[in-house]
Amino acid sequence: MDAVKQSLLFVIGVSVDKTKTSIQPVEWRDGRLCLLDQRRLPAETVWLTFDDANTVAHAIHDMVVRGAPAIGITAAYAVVLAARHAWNIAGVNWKQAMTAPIARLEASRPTAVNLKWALDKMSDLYLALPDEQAPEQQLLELAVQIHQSDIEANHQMGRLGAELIETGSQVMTHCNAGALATGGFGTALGVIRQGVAEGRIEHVHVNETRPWLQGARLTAWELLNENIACSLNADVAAASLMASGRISWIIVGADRIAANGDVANKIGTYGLAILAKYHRIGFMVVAPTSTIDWQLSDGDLIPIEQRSPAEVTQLAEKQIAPEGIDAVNPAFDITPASLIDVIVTEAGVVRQPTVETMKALQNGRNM
Ligand SMILES: CSC[C@H]1O[C@H](OP(=O)(O)O)[C@H](O)[C@@H]1O
Repeated sequence: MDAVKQSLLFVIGVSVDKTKTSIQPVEWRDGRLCLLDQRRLPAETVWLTFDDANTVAHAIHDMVVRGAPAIGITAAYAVVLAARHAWNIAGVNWKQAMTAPIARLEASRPTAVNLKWALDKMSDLYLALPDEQAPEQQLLELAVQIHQSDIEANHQMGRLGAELIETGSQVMTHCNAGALATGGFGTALGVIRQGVAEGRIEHVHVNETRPWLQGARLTAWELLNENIACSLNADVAAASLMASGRISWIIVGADRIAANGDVANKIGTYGLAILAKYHRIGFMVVAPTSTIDWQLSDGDLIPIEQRSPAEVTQLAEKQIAPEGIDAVNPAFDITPASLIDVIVTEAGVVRQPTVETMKALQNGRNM
């Protein structure tokens, strides 16, 4: 069945192909948005249901759902909820009621550009729709298409990235760039899933990724659920693991990539890239082209989210540092393109990213 027909079936059925991916953290069920509450994993699997865009904005900020593509997909479905509400309260004047919820969604987290990318696509569509027609179905079709395209991009990146990994490799990953951070299958974990399936990867080293512990709580959960050989390590153990000579690649996701190839990703990524360069270990960034911000010339311009100090001074909501201590909690850092060996996208692989090699990717995609 060709992709177009397949995608139409998804749109009519308002569902996403579950046969091609693993867990999906975002689902549209019976006209409502359902989010797997990632704050409660791995101990509890709890789904929250939403029918209001403003509440979804709070859920994104509170990291019920997180990961650049996943929050973009979530925001796209939230625009559908906003349009339904706007039509119900304002009828033919519904567009006037769309600006505020979309602004709240965009402000929910500042670093991942996929959020703005998805909202801009949804806004372009809603602004073009007729005032006198209920907008929900057409907006839902686009949200489902954004979701399905992300999953397909992840499978393509999995194939392209896995090809670069020699048989029998051990790799390290940071944070969670898995099915839980995307529409499904994952970006960095998509390459790892494909690499394991092809017998190229024999072991995955999972950095715990303080303070929010996406590695310990989410990546470890995803890999164990699929019987992928892995081990968890404290972030501070990464350097000596690299020094052991066992690791061939560091494979991570991204939240925003500047036009010169600089990468914003989870805090700690920059240090891993320096260590990888020192130990002559490959450094791979895996991200869909929706993560590339062609409007930003370099990484210094990427806004870095500062989260609550309590995420550092507490663990599982238990105070671990002295009361009154201040804490800094940048959620991301910037890895210069010079420290990155490859950026894998669904449009192709950029080796030794620079303004020029990134431009070649852009031209090849006519973005
Ligand atoms: C596939 S994007 C995943 C990306 O997002 C994560 O950040 P957060 O958990 O705060 O949303 C992390 O930077 C991952 O690499």
